Amino acid sequence: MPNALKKRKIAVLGPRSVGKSSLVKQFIENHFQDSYYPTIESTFAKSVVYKGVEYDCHIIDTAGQDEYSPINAQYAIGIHGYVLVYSITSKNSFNMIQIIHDKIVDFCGVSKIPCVIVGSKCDLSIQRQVDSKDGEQLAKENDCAWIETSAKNNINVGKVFELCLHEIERNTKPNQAEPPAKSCVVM
Ligand SMILES: Nc1nc2c(ncn2[C@@H]2O[C@H](COP(=O)(O)OP(=O)(O)OP(=O)(O)O)[C@@H](O)[C@H]2O)c(=O)[nH]1
Repeated sequence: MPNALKKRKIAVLGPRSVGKSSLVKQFIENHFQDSYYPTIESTFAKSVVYKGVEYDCHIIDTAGQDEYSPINAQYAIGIHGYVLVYSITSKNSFNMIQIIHDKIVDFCGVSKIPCVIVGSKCDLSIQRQVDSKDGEQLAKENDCAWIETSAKNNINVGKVFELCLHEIERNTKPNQAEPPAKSCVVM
């Protein structure tokens, strides 16, 4: 029997066209489309039961970032956890992940964020430019989770959000009832 409903806000960030919207849509709506429509921003809600606890998840699908994109305050304030997506078919997108991660950490003024690094489009292994071990290593260096997914073939899609909930809980102090949503100081 699930316990009380806990609200968790998760932001999905990454470079353009890596499959952020496809991942979120597969998770929320159980479908995949081949056509590409650049995202401005969309928020989705889904109730997820993880380890017997029901979470009311709000997932923010964001516009693709490049190295010059500033971190929008909306993606830092009130966010409990992050999903950072690169495509296994693009080394450039992988190289952006550390940059985006560090921008969030700087913006929030924290040393660490609850985060899952996702290597998307793993069905396109013939076009692979990023080794799994490099993804794993990056996650290890940043003390976060890592997984490869295919929104197209629905591989590991639900697992991404379970890992994110796990990372959020892992970053909650034992005597703290609720994890603090990341916030920042107004100067
Ligand atoms: N083969 C394959 N293609 C994918 C997968 N996920 C996404 N795509 C394709 O990649 C393209 C971009 O996907 P989107 O989900 O729109 O990417 P995005 O990261 O949300 O893009 P932005 O809105 O620009 O940030 C689309 O043509 C998708 O069909 C996948 O798992 N496998």
